[in-house]
Amino acid sequence: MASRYYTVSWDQLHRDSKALAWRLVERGPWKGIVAITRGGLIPAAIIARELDCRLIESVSIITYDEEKKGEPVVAKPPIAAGDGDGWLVLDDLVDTGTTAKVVRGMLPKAHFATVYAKPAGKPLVDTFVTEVSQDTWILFPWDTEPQFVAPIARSAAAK
Ligand SMILES: O=P(O)(O)OC[C@H]1O[C@H](OP(=O)(O)OP(=O)(O)O)[C@H](O)[C@@H]1O
Ligand SMILES: O=c1[nH]c(=O)c2nc[nH]c2[nH]1
Ligand SMILES: [Mg+2]
Repeated sequence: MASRYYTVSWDQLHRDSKALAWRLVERGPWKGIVAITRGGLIPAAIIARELDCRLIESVSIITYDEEKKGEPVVAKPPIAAGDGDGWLVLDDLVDTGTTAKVVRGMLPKAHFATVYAKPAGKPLVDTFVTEVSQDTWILFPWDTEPQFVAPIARSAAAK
């Protein structure tokens, strides 16, 4: 279990993905984008729009069941991207780097970018925007919904 949570809203995700696009536009042009499903799909859509890129491939890697990490399973390889030369690979985040390692093995020449990064996975990423600590779990807007929370004074009194 993570010891803290970092909640990302749709608005923040859009802004952070655009910030990543600003960094990536200088590194292009790109032949196409490989989105790591599922988490990379929405950042990839936002960034593809900003980079004016219409060729999108996907690679499907299943590493986590909610917060529980397992062995990575490749459910779909990124066939159209060859060895990755000239391609941009996008994911929502890098945590331990397990997923990134598998994708780098398949696309050794690609540029690998994520919106968020944790320290253990950071060395595997070429470009990212925001770093959070290793014990932080990032809560994405597609995994959450607004709900009632108790006033701080009341939840502090319960401790
Ligand atoms: O650096 P790692 O420790 O490998 O963790 C990062 C990966 O974990 C999550 O994917 P997940 O396996 O939950 O699948 P999903 O994208 O389909 O939700 C996330 O989207 C990254 O792809
Ligand atoms: O939603 C998520 N948040 C995270 O911090 C994380 N790390 C690995 N996989 C993750 N998925
Ligand atoms: Mg993922």
